[in-house]
Amino acid sequence: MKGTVYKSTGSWYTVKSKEGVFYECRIKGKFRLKGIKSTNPIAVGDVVTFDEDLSAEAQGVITDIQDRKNYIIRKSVNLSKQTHIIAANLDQVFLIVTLNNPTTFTSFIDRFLVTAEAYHIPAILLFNKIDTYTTEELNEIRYLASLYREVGYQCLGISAITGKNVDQVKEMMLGKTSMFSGHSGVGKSTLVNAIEPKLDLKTKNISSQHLQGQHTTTFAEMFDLEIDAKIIDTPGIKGFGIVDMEKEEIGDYFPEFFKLKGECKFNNCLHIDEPQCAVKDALDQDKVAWSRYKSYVQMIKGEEENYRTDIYGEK
Ligand SMILES: Nc1nc2c(ncn2[C@@H]2O[C@H](COP(=O)(O)OP(=O)(O)OP(=O)(O)O)[C@@H](O)[C@H]2O)c(=O)[nH]1
Ligand SMILES: [Zn+2]
Repeated sequence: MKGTVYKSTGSWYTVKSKEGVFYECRIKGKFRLKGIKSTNPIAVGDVVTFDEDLSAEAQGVITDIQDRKNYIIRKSVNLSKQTHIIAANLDQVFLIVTLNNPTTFTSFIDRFLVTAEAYHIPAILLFNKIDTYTTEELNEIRYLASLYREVGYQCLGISAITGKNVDQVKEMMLGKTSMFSGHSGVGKSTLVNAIEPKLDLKTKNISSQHLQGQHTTTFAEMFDLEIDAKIIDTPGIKGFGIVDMEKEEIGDYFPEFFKLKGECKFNNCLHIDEPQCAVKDALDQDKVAWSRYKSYVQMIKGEEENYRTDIYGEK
């Protein structure tokens, strides 16, 4: 049978069959993944083949895993250098942004978007709490939205509290598996509640504890919503994981830079000190946003650690 993994708790996997029946499954044999040393061979979102265990009720054995279209990972904090696959096969990720309370800096947004690009996961920006902003702040949101739209990202102003534009978010979620990310306090739980009041995600309780430096024993979980949509909740992780990137590839994850790259004199141009650089020319002509370029330079010049750390790590 074929099914999708909704939850994994170490050795057991909850798999929903095509017919909509949940099975508790174990793994048979070893699953080796090309290039990643992972602590978990199968993750939430994986599409698997399993055999029903006829001697037990609603149990099975996973025998095969379908190629993933993408996955997000987390590096273990210890020295083993192992990675943990948080979730697989995401259709999109929503980054919830607030101007203040809490402040979301463009450097954070850009880092997040770069990670999404590297993971090949479409990202959408939701500017939340628009019920609280002054005219001036709303103008700033408009400016940011136009900036990111220009780059190619969908942007939407919402209020999880008043329900403004929440229907549009629901519409974007139809038929897809989504994840919500953003700093603590931007309104992730409130938004998910506005979308599906009956769903009581764990995100909130867990994130209020201090998980720093601790090995979290919480696991990602997938939920079917009443509308035809799925969400993946990652309690205690909240993040989007990390990607190892080489300096040379960071620019490729800024879509507006990538488009210009062919016009740079050097085909390995880092858009920093090189002559006849199309990105710097565009910057001079205000065709590329300074905030984006600044984030890029920070990522390039930053310590290795800076662009390799979990973007959700508080330190
Ligand atoms: N005015 C206003 N307040 C909001 C809105 N969305 C969320 N809030 C408030 O912001 C606070 C934080 O919201 P949460 O939904 O708990 O934020 P979160 O992102 O889930 O936070 P963590 O669980 O810490 O990750 C709560 O007091 C919400 O009531 C909004 O659209 N407008
Ligand atoms: Zn260049």
